[in-house]
Amino acid sequence: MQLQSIGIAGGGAWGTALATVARRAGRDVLIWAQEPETVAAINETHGNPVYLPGVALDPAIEATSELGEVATCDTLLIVSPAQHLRDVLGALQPYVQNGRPLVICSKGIEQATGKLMSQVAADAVPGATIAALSGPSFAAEVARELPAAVTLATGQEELGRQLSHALSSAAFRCYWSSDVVGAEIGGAVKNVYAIAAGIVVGKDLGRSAQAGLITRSFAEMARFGVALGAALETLIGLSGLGDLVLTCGSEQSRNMSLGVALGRGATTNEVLSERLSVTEGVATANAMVEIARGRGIELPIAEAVHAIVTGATSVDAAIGALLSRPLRSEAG
Ligand SMILES: NC(=O)C1=CN([C@@H]2O[C@H](COP(=O)(O)OP(=O)(O)OC[C@H]3O[C@@H](n4cnc5c(N)ncnc54)[C@H](O)[C@@H]3O)[C@@H](O)[C@H]2O)C=CC1
Ligand SMILES: O=C(CO)COP(=O)(O)O
Repeated sequence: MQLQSIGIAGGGAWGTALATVARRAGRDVLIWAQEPETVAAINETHGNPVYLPGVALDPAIEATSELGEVATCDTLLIVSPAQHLRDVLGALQPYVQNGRPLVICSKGIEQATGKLMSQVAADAVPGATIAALSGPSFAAEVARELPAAVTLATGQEELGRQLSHALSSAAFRCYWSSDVVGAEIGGAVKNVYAIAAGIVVGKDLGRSAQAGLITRSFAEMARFGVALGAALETLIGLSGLGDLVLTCGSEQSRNMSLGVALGRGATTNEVLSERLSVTEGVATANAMVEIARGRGIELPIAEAVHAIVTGATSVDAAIGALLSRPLRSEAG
């Protein structure tokens, strides 16, 4: 399959960082951005000062305000916030040509439907060839060409291999996988647990508490993911455990930094109203607990995060409730 040109739908931090990735891998790159000023900045000053400040882009990276133009590329990377993915793909759908891979790079679960991004994509672009790119990768680091390794999942193994080669370069390694659901679930739910880890840091509960929280969060990720059809092998890989470790350990994560602020006494609205960038874990916590309750999956940490971010409970009450749960077998 011809994979020379890469169209990127989304001019935020990650879409822009992925443009640098694709360019370094030798691809021709066109970004669609929603804001005319982002398009102008990429084309005229070769930067994205709003979403990815301080990064000089290769002048060969171009941007457009016409969504249909990116659909002429050999492969499309879809990098909108999760809750806007359906609208972006709906607008793109008339232009998508049969067989062109859609690589979903957004991390989240759709709040209104409880669907994973690949399921939303299948609704919005029926018959599309869908892949997911997920894993521990901060846009600002990737754009600076610091090393990162991610999972590229698609049901068609040969396509996974080709896409991985088309996007990889010295500092960006794509490992292919056939488990799209697993790759997506890890990337979506780690955002919820990063908020929890941030709360632990914001409340100064200590490193032991942080390590315990991350480990029990992984147990929840595995329980939830396997129930939804993910392979455990995927969840212990880059897109699951890998991204959990990254975002639960660095305040560079928007989700973790929200948690830190909550732990220090701020409200969700106070934090989010100050931000242009997306904090996916808030909506995904809601979707996750709805799914879990419907299926009888026990997720005490995700439930606590959801209750805190919606203001249904206080941080102290949620921590107290988690610490007073009955003791149980670790394997259970
Ligand atoms: N920033 C990062 O390091 C990484 C982000 N991601 C994922 O990529 C996705 C996009 O995140 P970022 O690029 O960081 O976004 P961002 O926070 O840098 O920028 C927000 C983006 O949302 C767009 N937007 C706002 N309202 C919109 C609407 N109504 N319809 C369509 N687009 C709208 C803006 O144009 C902008 O591109 C998220 O799902 C995120 O979890 C994944 C890996 C790394
Ligand atoms: O997904 C990410 C890194 O892999 C980015 O995390 P945040 O959205 O929490 O900043």
